[in-house]
Amino acid sequence: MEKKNFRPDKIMMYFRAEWKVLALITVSGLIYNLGLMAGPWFEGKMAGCLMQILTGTERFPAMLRLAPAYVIVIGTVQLARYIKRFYVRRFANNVNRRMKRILYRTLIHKSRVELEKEGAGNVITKAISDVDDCVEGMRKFATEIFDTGVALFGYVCMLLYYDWRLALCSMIFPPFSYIIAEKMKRIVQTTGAAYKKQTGKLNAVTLDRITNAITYRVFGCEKERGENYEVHLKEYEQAAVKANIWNAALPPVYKVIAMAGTVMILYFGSENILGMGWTSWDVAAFTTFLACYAKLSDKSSKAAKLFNAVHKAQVSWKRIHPYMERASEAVEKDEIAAQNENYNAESSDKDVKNEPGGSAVHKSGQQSEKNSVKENVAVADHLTFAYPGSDPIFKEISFTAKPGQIVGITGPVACGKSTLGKSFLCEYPYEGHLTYGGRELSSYTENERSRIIGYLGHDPELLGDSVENNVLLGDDDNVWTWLRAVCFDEEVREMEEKEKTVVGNSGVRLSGGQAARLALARTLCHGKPVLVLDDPFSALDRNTEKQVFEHVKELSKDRIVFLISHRLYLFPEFDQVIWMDQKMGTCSSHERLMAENPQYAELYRAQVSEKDENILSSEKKDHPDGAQKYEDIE
Ligand SMILES: Nc1ncnc2c1ncn2[C@@H]1O[C@H](COP(=O)(O)OP(=O)(O)OP(=O)(O)O)[C@@H](O)[C@H]1O
Repeated sequence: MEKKNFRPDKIMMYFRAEWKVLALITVSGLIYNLGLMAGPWFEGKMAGCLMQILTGTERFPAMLRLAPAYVIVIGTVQLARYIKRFYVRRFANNVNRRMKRILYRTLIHKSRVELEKEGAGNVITKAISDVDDCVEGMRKFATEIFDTGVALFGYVCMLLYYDWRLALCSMIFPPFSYIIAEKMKRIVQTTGAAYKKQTGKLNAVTLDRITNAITYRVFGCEKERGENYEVHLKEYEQAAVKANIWNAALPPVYKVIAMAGTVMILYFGSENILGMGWTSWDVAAFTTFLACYAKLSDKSSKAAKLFNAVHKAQVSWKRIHPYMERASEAVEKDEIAAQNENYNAESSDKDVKNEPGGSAVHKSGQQSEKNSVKENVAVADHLTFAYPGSDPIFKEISFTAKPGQIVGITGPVACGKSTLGKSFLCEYPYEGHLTYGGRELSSYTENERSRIIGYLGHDPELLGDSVENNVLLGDDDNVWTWLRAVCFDEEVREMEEKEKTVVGNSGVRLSGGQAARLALARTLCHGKPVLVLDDPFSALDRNTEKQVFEHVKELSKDRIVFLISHRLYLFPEFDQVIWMDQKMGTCSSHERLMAENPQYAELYRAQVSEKDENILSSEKKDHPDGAQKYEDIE
């Protein structure tokens, strides 16, 4: 769980959340980089000491004191380096995990409409590679701020100490390389972004080829799709080559520019040795100056590389930022909702306390009874829906559904049955009202709404995992309860690996009816107060449909079930029926619709024979609460 005040859309939050790790990096980084300066100092001391021992002005024990100190310092420096590297990695891993977790959660709650619009491939690319690039930039920043920043500062001080004028002249070149790197960043950014875009497109095309492989084969479109794939592959390769060339070619350019100062040092340094320059130098001073400058320019080129990494990270962060913003909004809305809940709880407590004696209990009891009734009711009031840029699919539909009720939705082909079901997901805005618990569904956060609405669409959306995992999704439960509920237990028992049988990508190893029942088992297992089931029995035979329906009914005594179907065979058992036609919706009972709506009556009679009707009515008499109780089966 993220901390409450963590805002996923603020990059500084990720640094702040890792402050302990960053503190360790700072301490170990300073020890390492400042320790690096101590190395040459010790080496000079030891060289001097050796000279003095050879000339007889110093004794050998002096060297015995210096040498172990040198070893200890170098050991400490290397240990600090190891600690720094370890914690920089840990920092990067923690941020990576945190970002991916937030992004994953946001993607999970993204509506199918958005996923389809952006292309699932693109979304996957964003989720994986953008977070990786962004964190890599942050990691390089955390590393180089010490390895480059602190080290550069040390070298600059040394150069200024030896000859400040020559130092200033030669040090013009490294900043010049930064400026070039800054100017060139645009091309690195543009080619990098184009590369990612192509990666996303290629992923989407690959996914499309895999998902629709059979359709393309059956309709002879394989060649055409193959050619289309090749076009995308070629574009991807070109974008990759371009991005990699710019990425790899620029650092050596920065290095050459930064090293140009050596020409100046060779000229003015030799003047210094000859006693004709700004300072008087011996060969050792010249060598030290030149070596320091070489290290400085090398570090400068790393700084330029760091710029590129940070810019790349900025591009990636920009791409994932909308998702992080959405995660922040969700946190905010959830917090406000929690505050409101607390406030309501507190005020109802106050109501109880303020009322004298038993009447307080009575009032509170009445209130909670009222609330609980309102809390669990789904109401549509003049609900109108239109897809963006289109005419309304349906207008002014009104109904009220209470827990325990099953509401059938039916009507002619393409009259908007599925659209009415999908309205509960609030993927698009609607007009009028659609409320649950007295509150507009569209005003709930996505997290809250997903706790209220259970939706099973036409596509079973099965995972390429075992039967058990497809149903439980990692929850600790008995999978057989749910398999039995959808009459799928016996078939699974006959499978070679039983509930551990892997169903293949999107359930390819299952028949249509098996896939539909498995998806229904998952929906029932993760039951929500409102279930919207879009044609869940279309792939089942009538007998199985009847049995599964009885179990759904039995398991949904405290839920509202909206059941969309073309088949009216079970409709007499439903509490309400919404008949949709000509953009209008009539909510009534089966009996009234039979009497008042000739179209409905005709459709029903065309599907159900007189014999069936007799069986149904006798079953209804025998089992007014359902033909066969779920407990009986257990
Ligand atoms: N995403 C969409 N964007 C625009 N129009 C859509 C979209 N989805 C569906 N429609 C249109 O909405 C209308 C109703 O479609 P819907 O799927 O809700 O009908 P239905 O009654 O469930 O159909 P069926 O009987 O075939 O199951 C159709 O004319 C369809 O073209």
